Amino acid sequence: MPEPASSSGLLVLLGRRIYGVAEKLVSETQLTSVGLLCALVMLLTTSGFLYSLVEPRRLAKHIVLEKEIPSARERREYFFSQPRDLLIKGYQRFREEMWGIESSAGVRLQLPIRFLDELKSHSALSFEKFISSVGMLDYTGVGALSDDAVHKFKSKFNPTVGAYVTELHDIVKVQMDKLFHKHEDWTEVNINDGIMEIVSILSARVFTGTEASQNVEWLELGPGYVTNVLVYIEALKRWPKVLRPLVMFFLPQRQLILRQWQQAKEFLASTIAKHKLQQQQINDSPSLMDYFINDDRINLEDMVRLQMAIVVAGIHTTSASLTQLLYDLAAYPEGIPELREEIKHVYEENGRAFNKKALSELKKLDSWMKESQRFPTFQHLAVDSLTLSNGLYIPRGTKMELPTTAIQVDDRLYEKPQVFDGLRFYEGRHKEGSENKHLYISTGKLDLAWGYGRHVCPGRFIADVEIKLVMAEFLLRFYIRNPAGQPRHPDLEFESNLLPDPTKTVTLKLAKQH
Ligand code: HEM
Repeated sequence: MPEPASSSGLLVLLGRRIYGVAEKLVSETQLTSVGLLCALVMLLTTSGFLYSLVEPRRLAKHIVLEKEIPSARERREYFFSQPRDLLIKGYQRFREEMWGIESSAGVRLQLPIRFLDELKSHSALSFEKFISSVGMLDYTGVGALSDDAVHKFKSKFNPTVGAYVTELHDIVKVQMDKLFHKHEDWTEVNINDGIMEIVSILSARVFTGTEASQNVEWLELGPGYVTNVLVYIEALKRWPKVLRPLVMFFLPQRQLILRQWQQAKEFLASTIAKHKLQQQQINDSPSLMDYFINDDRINLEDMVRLQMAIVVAGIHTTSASLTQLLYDLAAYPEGIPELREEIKHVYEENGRAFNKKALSELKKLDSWMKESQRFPTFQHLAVDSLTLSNGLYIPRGTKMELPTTAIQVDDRLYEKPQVFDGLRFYEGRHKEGSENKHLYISTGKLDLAWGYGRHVCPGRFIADVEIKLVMAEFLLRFYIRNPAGQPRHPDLEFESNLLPDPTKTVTLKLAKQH
């Protein structure tokens, strides 16, 4: 069956491993004193914590598996370790109704797809606040991009994406030589770090500038910061909100995060100063950051926040999608010759180079990318109360989601949804009137991987370029397949996150030189 790529994925990236580390960290601190526990019990009963557990529960007409698994704790554990199975069970049973999943953060409301249109741009719902709440912005500095930043991203940066193709292709070629050895015979390789490194360099180039993309410390800082933040969040989450401002001082991750934040500030301060000086002479395409450096409303702290938001929103998502696609190709290698043929043809026809138009001609690759990328999206927080068209009142603070993972395998919407079919969307485009439909970057009710409505992912155009360049170069150089006898690598599942397992390997062999 097709394996979904990672979730929109914004924060919980290292799954169980991090959860385990966090558990250890908390248990090693001195916080479990009787005094604190008593305070905790009192505060739980007087704070809004109980409300958040009870209120969404009342709204959900059904709680999935409530009858089958009587213990709420066990239901939460089920969701923690087998979210996809639970989402599919709930969706198949309650498809048209509002239903709930019990999670460590209370009940998460699952929306039927029919509410999508009325909610897609609703002013009472916020994607930014959802991410800020998941990322514990006040403690970690990690949140979403502000509306203003997203506006600049769409209006200034996105129209220039085509101008990066040649430069990014050169980076991919150099990095591919460095990171993936030219094995003459089939050799088992872990591709995760290599893919993450290439994506980090490409992202640093387009979002921060050429110098950043060549600075090893900077390249490690963003992903390192996010990893520490994840552990810090898991540790903080074990305490009720009102105690967290006190508890944080005892958590070892905090010092690390403060130090990394300071390093990021210093690096950006010097980079911004250089960019300002050279602004008249910059020959290559500006980075996203260049559109912000002359804005007086944005200070250095905002710049660090912006860069960290980009790391969270852009690097892990893109590298997870690439890894998932390579895992799919390794599991279904019979599709590779056709893809390689297409890539070679387009490359040769275009004078042995790629540009934006050439990338758009990689139609079979585009279809494989789309088939490989299925994951949950549309997660929003009600920042104000609202009433749905069916009269249901949603109070402020409710987390609402669309069970996309389950929708993507609904056989009323997709033919044989359980079968991985790399050319599914390529074939679909041959139907009359569908020539330009279901592209990798398309958005719509059947194209939910990038979200839907006002907050649909603005990074999809650059992600499309990066993924196509890396895949084209990879497939021109290598044959790939799974180690003998291994099926498609299963994902790591963790609440609503589905991630490629970074411990898995594939086997590679050098293809004939192109
Ligand atoms: C394959 C890679 C990527 C995937 C799968 C992905 C997926 C998503 C999804 C599902 C959303 C939520 C949309 C909604 O709820 O309606 C989103 C939002 C967003 N993404 Fe991406 N994304 C990817 C790459 C990127 C990149 C490279 C960037 C660049 C920084 C980026 C920046 C953003 C931003 C800024 C938002 C929030 C938009 C807003 O608040 O209006 N994404 N992305």
